[in-house]
Amino acid sequence: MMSKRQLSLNFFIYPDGHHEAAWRHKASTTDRILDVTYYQELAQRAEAHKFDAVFFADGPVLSDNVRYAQRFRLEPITLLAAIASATTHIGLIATASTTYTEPYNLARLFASLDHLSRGRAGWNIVTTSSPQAAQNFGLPEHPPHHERYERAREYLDVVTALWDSWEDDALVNDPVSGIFADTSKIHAIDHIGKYFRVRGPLNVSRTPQGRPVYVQAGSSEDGRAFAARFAEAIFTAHQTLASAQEFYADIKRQARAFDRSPDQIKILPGISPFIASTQAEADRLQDEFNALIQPEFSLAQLRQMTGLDLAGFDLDGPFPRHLIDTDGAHGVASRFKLIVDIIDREKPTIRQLVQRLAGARGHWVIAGPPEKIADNIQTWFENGAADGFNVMPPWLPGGFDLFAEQVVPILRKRGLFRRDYAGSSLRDHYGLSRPASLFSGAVRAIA
Ligand SMILES: Cc1cc2nc3c(=O)[nH]c(=O)nc-3n(C[C@H](O)[C@H](O)[C@H](O)COP(=O)(O)O)c2cc1C
Repeated sequence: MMSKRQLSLNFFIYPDGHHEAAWRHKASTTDRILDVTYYQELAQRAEAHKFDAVFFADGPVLSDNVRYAQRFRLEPITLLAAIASATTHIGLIATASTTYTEPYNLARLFASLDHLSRGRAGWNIVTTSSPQAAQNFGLPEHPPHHERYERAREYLDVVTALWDSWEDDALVNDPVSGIFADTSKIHAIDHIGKYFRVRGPLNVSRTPQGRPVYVQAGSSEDGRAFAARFAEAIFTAHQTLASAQEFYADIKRQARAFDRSPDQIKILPGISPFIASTQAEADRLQDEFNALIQPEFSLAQLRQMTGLDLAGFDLDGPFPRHLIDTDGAHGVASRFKLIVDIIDREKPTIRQLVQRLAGARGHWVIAGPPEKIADNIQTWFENGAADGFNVMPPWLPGGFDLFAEQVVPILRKRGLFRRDYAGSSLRDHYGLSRPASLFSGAVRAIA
């Protein structure tokens, strides 16, 4: 009998939680955010509750308002290697930018993580939205949005060929014959393109998953087309069921146009839950965190996401919608559009908008008892809006424990989430097939 369609749940770890003021809260763990055992323990909790993966964002810049908020970024692949040694099943997804890295090195890093974790690596592919990043990589300016995606497409062609450059049976490792590898099954990739020239092959054999799972975060028109062509899981931000349903249907339709099975793409919106035994208690908990918001930080975040500088404006006055330039550089990024939609839909004051964004930078923030959270998750899952969620606890570790101990059992009881792992790789957890090598049966090998 076909097993019932099951949710995928990732634990998206921000050092002390996703609420921008979490570091100021009495439950905060900011004193542990450079301690490897802290992250190993968080991942072990996620594994104990049978989550699909832990997920780490990344950005090659220091937020220019670190004065008011914890915005450390440990390099996620390094961190996941340490987590791999302390876990056996939980998937390990790291964000890395196609704009500010080189394909050969990135292919090595993720191949190593997939080998060392016995097949649990996933790569969240981003093109980087922070313009400041260019200053750290010798570029005169941040490449335009469409150019970032053009580079990203070529980038994916290169790393896919590198991860496939050793056929699965290239490794012989026969001390008797003295043959370590069958070089007729190891292939140069000889890539020469607009952005990259890479000969290859990779200097490590094909990994347990063949390639890391391709996750992607970017929901603009370019981002959607990119996701439909390459992504196996998509992290996305939606405030409403209708917006998530439109995105979900569009991606699955575009995937068919690339002759891909829509079931081989998991769409995972972010959800940031404030959980308590009653609605009043949950609202009070959210207010407690929002009371710690510092406008200087929030307005700097808003400026980064919309290009608007609102210093000097009355926080309790209406948001100056007329100042937003929807055609400018920000106009193409999906997060910008999401914020404009909130403003047009809810007509918030400036203070109300920054409170809306404080929870999780524009992701879905929901407060209520466990049953309400589970009901909403089930509604999105069963009504064409999500295949699962990136769970973004407002604070850690308590925010995760509440979700795992109070919401997951309800989802499990409803038959919506696994009781145990059926396999040990990230592809097993997501129900994704292992890709054959592009070179299987190829004629040319390394000269
Ligand atoms: C849900 C989501 C999460 C993202 N996370 C990151 C991240 O961790 N690091 C980063 O540099 N960019 C991140 N981005 C930005 C995009 O990857 C990318 O940089 C792009 O400019 C924005 O994509 P879009 O315009 O196609 O939506 C994220 C975007 C989305 C939609």
